[in-house]
Amino acid sequence: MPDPNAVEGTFDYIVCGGGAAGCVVAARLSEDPAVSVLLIEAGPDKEDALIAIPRGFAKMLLSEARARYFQTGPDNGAKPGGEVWSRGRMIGGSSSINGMLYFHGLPEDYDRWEAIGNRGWGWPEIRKIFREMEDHCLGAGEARGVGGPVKVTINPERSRLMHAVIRAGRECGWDEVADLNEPGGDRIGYTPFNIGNGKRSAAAQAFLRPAQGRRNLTILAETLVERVKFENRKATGVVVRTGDRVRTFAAGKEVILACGALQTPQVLELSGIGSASRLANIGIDVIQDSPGVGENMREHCLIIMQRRLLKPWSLNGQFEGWRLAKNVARWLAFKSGPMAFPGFDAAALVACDPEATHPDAHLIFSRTSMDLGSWDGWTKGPQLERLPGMQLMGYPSQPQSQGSVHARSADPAEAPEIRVNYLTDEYDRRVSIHMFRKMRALIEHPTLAGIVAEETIPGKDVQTDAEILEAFATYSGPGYHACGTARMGNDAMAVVDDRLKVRGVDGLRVVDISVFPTQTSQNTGAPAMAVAWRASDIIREDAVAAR
Ligand SMILES: Cc1cc2nc3c(=O)[nH]c(=O)nc-3n(C[C@H](O)[C@H](O)[C@H](O)COP(=O)(O)OP(=O)(O)OC[C@H]3O[C@@H](n4cnc5c(N)ncnc54)[C@H](O)[C@@H]3O)c2cc1C
Repeated sequence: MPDPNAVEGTFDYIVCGGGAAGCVVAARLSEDPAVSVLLIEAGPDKEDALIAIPRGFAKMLLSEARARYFQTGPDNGAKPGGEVWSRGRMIGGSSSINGMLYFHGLPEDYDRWEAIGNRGWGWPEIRKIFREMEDHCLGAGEARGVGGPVKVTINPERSRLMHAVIRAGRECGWDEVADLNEPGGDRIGYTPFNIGNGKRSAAAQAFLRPAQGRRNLTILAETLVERVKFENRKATGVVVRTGDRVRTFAAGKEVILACGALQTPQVLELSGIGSASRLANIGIDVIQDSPGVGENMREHCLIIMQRRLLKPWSLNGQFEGWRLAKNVARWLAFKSGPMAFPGFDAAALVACDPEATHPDAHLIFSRTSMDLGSWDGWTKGPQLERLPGMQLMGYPSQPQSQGSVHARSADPAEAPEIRVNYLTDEYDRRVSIHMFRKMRALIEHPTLAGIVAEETIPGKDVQTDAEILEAFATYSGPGYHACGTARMGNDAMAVVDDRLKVRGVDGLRVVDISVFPTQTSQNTGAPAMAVAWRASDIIREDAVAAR
């Protein structure tokens, strides 16, 4: 019987979690051949057609081989009974199953982080990173780059329906823009995606795959990090499980957590870092009393609206039978057509709250609609309608409602307890109501008469503020952007400092979206990679300073 305490290997850096952040950090740290890096990922290490093909993302949400499902709730929010959330569980993590919408967030998001005391996290620094990270189809711009590892494409499908929706947006006073990520006011345009040549270009494909031949980078897949080991409050390694085998690896320099916002807090708690009373309840010895671990969770609460179309301009029907076969063949031959993009044709960033000074909601438009009969939340395999339909989705960008995620027990395999608390904050309810009315005003604009017909979800009976909020209970879901559960800052509830070091101990950092103090205003995939990029710069700077 092997001794589980025997150290199996020593690496300078051990990166726990091979998702969006983990891939970026492992790839960038291993650029220096003088350091050794071990990347540990709970899921498999594979790259297949379903990951590459953008429309494949809808299928991957249902793939237990690539995703892990988390039951949320109960809680006091808009969905008190909870819902099922999926997360990528493979190399690339959620960035390998996500919808590839590529949004920076707003400059104000990062400036807010800096303003509350996080030095070096303002827009000027983060903008530089986006410019270095990207290879953008529109060429270089104020916040765009060329020649970087992440390929960014503006949706090339110019459809008649989206043309009409964008025209309606213009008539509502929004600017039609070529690049929604360029800073500005209310705006509408075709969606940017991290897709290149019709294929996904996310953290695994852009960062890890090109690095994985390096002799100083070891990837250990299908292995769960159970806890961080400490000696005299310094992280010295990790205890992991591969199948039935418990193993220990030592870190010469640092342990780096990148298990995502749902699982990083769990690993911290099981390692003895968390609220002392909470840890006592689950029988974990306290290394550092850190009451903010697992708190401050922010998630976008996304509502869906569906409309019947009077024209056959929907993509419903393109993903079954001979049409599916034709579309797959087209993608295989030319990397184009409905399989070459994930289906969120156009988007808008608009101010909804009367007091807003910049866009406070993110709207997304799609040429598909779901069959109501199959509706049981996003992750349960909704089918597309047979009749032509379209969807509008929207969420307030800066949710103030806060949820939490905590280990239920000392068992690392047990899923954590997640309380979402959607719309418990008055601000979120107010913006959600204004946003809902704005979505309706857009889609009922006279310019769309003759194209768009009745609302099938949530329906014309939803009119008053109370009815709108009630509709959120049925027709809302996660943006899939939960973050902030090990937030950066310098107050008593902050878990990491602005160098991303876990406060109160040595040799341990968090680099994933757990560290976001507040949400970024749209999807979190691009910000996750940018934050991890900055994290690797910080780690390298600190290593030089320590010499
Ligand atoms: C269904 C879905 C759709 C999304 N759509 C979009 C989109 O269209 N655009 C966008 O920008 N963003 C999108 N996102 C969000 C984006 O993918 C995430 O913000 C981003 O991936 C977060 O990066 P992360 O590194 O924090 O976590 P993840 O990418 O989730 O990575 C965490 C990794 O850690 C591993 N892990 C966890 N615990 C352990 C452990 N104990 N030991 C070892 N490994 C562990 C996991 O298996 C996973 O691989 C979506 C997310 C989901 C889930």
